[in-house]
Amino acid sequence: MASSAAAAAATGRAALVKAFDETRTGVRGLVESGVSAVPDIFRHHDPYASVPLAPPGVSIPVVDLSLPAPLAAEAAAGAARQWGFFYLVNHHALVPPGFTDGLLAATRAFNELPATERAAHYGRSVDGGVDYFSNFDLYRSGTASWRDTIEVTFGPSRPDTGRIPAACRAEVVGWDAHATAVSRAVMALLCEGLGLAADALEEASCLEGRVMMCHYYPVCPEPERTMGVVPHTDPVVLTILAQDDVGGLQVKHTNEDGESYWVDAKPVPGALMINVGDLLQIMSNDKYKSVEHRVVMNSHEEARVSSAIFYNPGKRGDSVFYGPLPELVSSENPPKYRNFTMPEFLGTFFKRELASNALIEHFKI
Ligand SMILES: O=C(O)CCC(=O)C(=O)O
Ligand SMILES: [Fe+2]
Repeated sequence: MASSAAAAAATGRAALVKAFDETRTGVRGLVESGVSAVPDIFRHHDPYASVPLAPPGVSIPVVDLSLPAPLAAEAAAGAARQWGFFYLVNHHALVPPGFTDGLLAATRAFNELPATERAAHYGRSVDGGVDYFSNFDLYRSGTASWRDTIEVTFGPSRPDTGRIPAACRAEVVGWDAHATAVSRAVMALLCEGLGLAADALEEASCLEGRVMMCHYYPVCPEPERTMGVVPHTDPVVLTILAQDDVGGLQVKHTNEDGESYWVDAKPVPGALMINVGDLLQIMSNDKYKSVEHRVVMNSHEEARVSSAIFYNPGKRGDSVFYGPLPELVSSENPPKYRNFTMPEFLGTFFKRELASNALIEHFKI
């Protein structure tokens, strides 16, 4: 009896998910249609209960790219070890002033176009590496989240940039180039912090696999009932995130006494957020940490916009293996993970829902 009731509920949910996806206008479309409550498929069971918020005064470290390289490397490595996250400031030699504001404004402009114009772009895994959808894991997660996304895969295959919505095309293409310059600089610091050659990650093709996700978190009628992004770690080497001034990103931090709490990644004008992904934790043999983060809904009457660019190795052949870097392992410091190919790594990620944090465990020895 119970199992047939559960099966009926799952079928009912699947039909609701499909009907939502077929509107082709995302969560923003629900808001435009005037929903006054969060629909069932977006309702998370007590989404904010798991871990307390940080006490006042706890904040994510800052790395100043204008410091002499050894000092910047020390700061980046310290943050990557203890937090897995840091703000990057003074990167203006690499990113024109105001560039990310323009990117975020253009992303907002696309998401606020009339529904029929957005719907023309809606789709998942469309040829050409450019998609617009709500929840990349909509059909395999237990609960959907309150966000819409434009996703562009910049590498290892080049996208058909003509498919990027015109409202944000120039900004998205430009950000790929600027963010990659930032990523090259940050990877060099993180390599130096491990005692590796500055170009070790670049040589391992870690700047070549690039996916940009421009997120739009619509205003929510019941912000306490849903999430923008559920707690997760990023299945990548490195993430670079630009966010607008609304806020909502939180990072899970465990202090020296073993207490964990969520720390607000408050928007800092002109700063980028950088975070270590699962693959860098593995390659560094646990020297650097890939930590959980999430996006909570805000109760402001304002949508939030962010743009994340994810870096992964571009070399994806079946005979190219990734795992702890040989320079970092020894008989005293044995590898904590086995080696794997990128198809195995990404295939494992895409079989799971975002909220399951077992990706790293899967490769642990
Ligand atoms: O929008 C944000 O601040 C974070 C998004 C995120 O964590 C992700 O796309 O992996
Ligand atoms: Fe993330």
